[in-house]
Amino acid sequence: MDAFSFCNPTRIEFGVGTIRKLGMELKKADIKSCLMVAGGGSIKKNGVYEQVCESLEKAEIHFVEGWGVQPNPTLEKVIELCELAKREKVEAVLGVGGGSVIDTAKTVSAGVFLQDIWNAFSGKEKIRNALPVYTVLTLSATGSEMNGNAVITNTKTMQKWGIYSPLIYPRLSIIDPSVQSSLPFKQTANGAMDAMAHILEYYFADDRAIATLAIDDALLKTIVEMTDRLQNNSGDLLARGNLAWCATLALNGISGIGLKGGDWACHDIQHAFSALHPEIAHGEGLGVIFPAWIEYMSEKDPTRFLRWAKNVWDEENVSRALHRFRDKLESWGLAKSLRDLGIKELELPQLVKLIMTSPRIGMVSRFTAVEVESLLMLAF
Ligand SMILES: NC(=O)c1ccc[n+]([C@@H]2O[C@H](COP(=O)([O-])OP(=O)(O)OC[C@H]3O[C@@H](n4cnc5c(N)ncnc54)[C@H](O)[C@@H]3O)[C@@H](O)[C@H]2O)c1
Repeated sequence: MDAFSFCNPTRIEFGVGTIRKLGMELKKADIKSCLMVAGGGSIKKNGVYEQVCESLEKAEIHFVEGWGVQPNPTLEKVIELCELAKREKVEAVLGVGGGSVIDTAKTVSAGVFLQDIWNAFSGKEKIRNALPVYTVLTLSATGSEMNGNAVITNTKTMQKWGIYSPLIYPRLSIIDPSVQSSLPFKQTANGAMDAMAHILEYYFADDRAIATLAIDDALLKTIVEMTDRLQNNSGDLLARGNLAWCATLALNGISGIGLKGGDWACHDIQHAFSALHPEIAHGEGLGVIFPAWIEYMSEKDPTRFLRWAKNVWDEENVSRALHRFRDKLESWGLAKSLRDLGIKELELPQLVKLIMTSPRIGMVSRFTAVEVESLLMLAF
């Protein structure tokens, strides 16, 4: 196992009823005001908004509200919320929602200190300062509640790119799994696929991190099991809680220790799908491209995928495991192909071009434009 450095500074408050702790936690940190970042209003329907307001008011935390973050969040919204945060001189940013809201909150926390936050995405400028970030998670998928990443779409350039900074890890994230019972099953399944993809991006990178891979095997199997249970009963709180914790562990550093930083080709490719078609949910796009990537890569080197076939799917043969994986995603109602996602064949050249604007596609196995095209054809 290679040398590694690991630190995760986010504190998690997990469990039913934990949202009430929010206000006091900000108060303890001597924070008197915050910008609450939110999406389209699902938190008003499931009681999360009331719980957040009640907790902040009780602790006498002044808060301003920044609504309207859409799935696949945009730079325009980040800029608008940075202006609001600066005008109101808030001391912290609170994201209440799923990954889109939390990524926006993190980007705003750094954006208030930069002339042009997109420079941090394009690598022209470093994040040197950020307001403290707090989150109340309403959808388990991205792991954003416990990592230093954020992904934002620049609608002018059509680029959906990410940042990483140790400064934007949330100080505290509250995960109350009961608030996720209001999710349609499709969103739950998209989230499960996203969490599996985070693990798989690391999983095939190196076979010497045996302890990490054993954790990853267990996480992958548990995600499938819990999602199946939730398909039968969306109110299954035990499954909801375990799926939530798996998704957090899938991208908080633990699942990738000793795995060379992972590959991430599928994520970069999927980001281009959602940049071109904002209606494509991140997890669903990954559910199309990841099986295709495994098929493409395993034709060259099947041995690399044997552990996954055996330990996760109980199959000796990679193509049978891949079949089981695809069947499972289909049974959850996810798209099977780029065509199912609504992508047209004539858009493929534009997609390849967009994908290749990333500095690299794949870390462990670098993809050329021709290989990306072949992969997209396989996924079509
Ligand atoms: N920062 C990271 O580490 C990271 C990792 C992976 C993906 N991402 C990014 O995160 C975004 C996706 O986030 P996501 O998958 O969490 O989805 P999301 O935040 O886009 O939310 C999807 C939908 O679910 C709704 N929703 C959320 N919680 C709900 C609830 N409890 N009940 C009913 N509806 C609810 C939202 O309103 C929204 O319409 C993408 O932009 C993706 O690129 C970030």
